[in-house]
Amino acid sequence: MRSFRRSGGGPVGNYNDKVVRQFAVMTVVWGVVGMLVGVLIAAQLYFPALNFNVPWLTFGRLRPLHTNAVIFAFGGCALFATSLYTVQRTCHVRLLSDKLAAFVFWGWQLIIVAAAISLPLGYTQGKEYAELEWPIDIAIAIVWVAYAVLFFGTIAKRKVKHIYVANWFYGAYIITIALLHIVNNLSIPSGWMTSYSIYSGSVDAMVQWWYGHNAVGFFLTTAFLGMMYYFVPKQAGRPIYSYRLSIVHFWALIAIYMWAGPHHLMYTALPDWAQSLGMVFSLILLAPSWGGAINGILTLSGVWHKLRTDPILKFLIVSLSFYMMSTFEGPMMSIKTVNSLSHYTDWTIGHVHSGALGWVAMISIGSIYAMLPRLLNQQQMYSVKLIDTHFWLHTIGVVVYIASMWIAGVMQGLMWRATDPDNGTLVYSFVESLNATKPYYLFRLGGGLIVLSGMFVMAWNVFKTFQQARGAIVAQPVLPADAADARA
Ligand code: HEM
Ligand code: HEM
Ligand SMILES: [Cu+2]
Repeated sequence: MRSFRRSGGGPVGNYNDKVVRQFAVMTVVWGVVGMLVGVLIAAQLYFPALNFNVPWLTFGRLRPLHTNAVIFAFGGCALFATSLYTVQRTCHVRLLSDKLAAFVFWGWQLIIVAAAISLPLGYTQGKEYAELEWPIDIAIAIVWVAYAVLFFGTIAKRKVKHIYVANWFYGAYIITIALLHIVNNLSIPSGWMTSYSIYSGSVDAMVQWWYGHNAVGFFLTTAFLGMMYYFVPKQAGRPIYSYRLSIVHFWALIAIYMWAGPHHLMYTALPDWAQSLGMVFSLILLAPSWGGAINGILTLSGVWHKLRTDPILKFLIVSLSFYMMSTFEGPMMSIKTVNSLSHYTDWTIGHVHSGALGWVAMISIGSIYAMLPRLLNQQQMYSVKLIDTHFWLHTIGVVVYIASMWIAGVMQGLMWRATDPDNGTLVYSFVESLNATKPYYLFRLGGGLIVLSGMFVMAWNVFKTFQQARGAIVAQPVLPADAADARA
């Protein structure tokens, strides 16, 4: 598979793997940092004294630091790394421009650092997942446009007619994130790090959750499906189960995702028809979500036995089962009567992390393990056994995390709505529900610690692989685009 065949005209230069390696390393670094902050805020919910009475260590400031770090730094770097790897391999060309690639890398790291400083200092627009203030938002828009030029410019100069489906998913994500980011962040500056949104009231809420939901839909889902469409077939050594299904999956998913945002605003001042629309589209969303996941899983038809021996494949396939779980749960939570129980509770947090830690983190980790040896001219990672150890630590940690949040969430919802049958008064005070929740926060902290320990195992394995590859890294020649490679 990795042989450098020179038929069909010989090699045309090398791939730009430097930027891919840089983003791959930073994926691991930000993964450790972001999850460390996650563990810290999980600990604070159990031991509030852990904020040490320092304003910038308080839960309210570290929570957005956690979400920004894991989504945009960890997840973002994984997406930059894999998309820039995939687009070169499937288009059989080097990236459009090395300078632009370096600009995207350093620009994104700078933005992450700006976020890591400004969020603990308390600068925020108060919009979830869009907390960063306007100067940083402008920087994000600039780097994002550079990324779009780099990605689509590379596609434009491709050596094959066909555009492999993974690139469709990455492409849709790049376009929609630009749109979402710019529209949701339109604001009037009132100082260097302060501003007012141009929207107000329920319009502001709707724009925010159109953004928030589609950040999940396109950043945390569509883009990672691009990863799935390249790395699952590659690691399984099989073509994608159904190419036709992948096209149907693509159009259905992006057409439906856009309309489901109102499920974040059930029973609010948002017009009732909009809430119902969000619910209906969320229910329909189950079909393309599962269709895509099944397309990935069935790619293993005939090679199921590889799951026994290949821990990378385990990461990829188990991530898809978490994806199916969270995309079943999401539509259920969008049903108004179910949402009236789940909203405001830790059930939502459980749902989030079955998607984020189960799906997003596992597919990223698996893809990085699959890609890194190829970037370093190695047969495999330093230790395949440690990948397996990581797999079990991560899986067990995630299950402990989400199971404790599900139990806590349903319990909270039931306690809050329990009324005395005789006089209609509430049975429990809010504090009673908090006391009942505490043990589950300890379990969640335990699960988080197990996941984090897995990330340290990964960091060690990556470090050793780099050490082992010292001097062996050579630029890989662009493979010629013949019919067999066109679908690689
Ligand atoms: C060691 C792993 C992790 C731990 C211990 C952890 C812990 C936490 C905690 C304690 C919260 C706040 C919950 C609350 O306010 O009640 C949270 C929120 C969140 N985390 Fe994590 N997290 C981890 C990994 C991740 C990863 C990898 C992602 C994404 C890829 C992620 C995405 C989020 C999001 C989106 C929220 C906000 C949820 C909401 O507002 O509903 N987390 N996390
Ligand atoms: C068919 C797919 C999905 C549907 C219909 C869906 C639906 C929902 C619903 C109804 C909520 C709760 C809203 C509330 O009560 O506040 C929610 C929250 C959330 N979901 Fe999903 N979900 C889906 C898939 C996913 C996936 C795959 C992920 C992660 C990769 C994810 C991440 C989140 C996050 C981060 C939140 C919390 C938003 C907040 O901060 O309040 N969802 N989702
Ligand atoms: Cu949503």
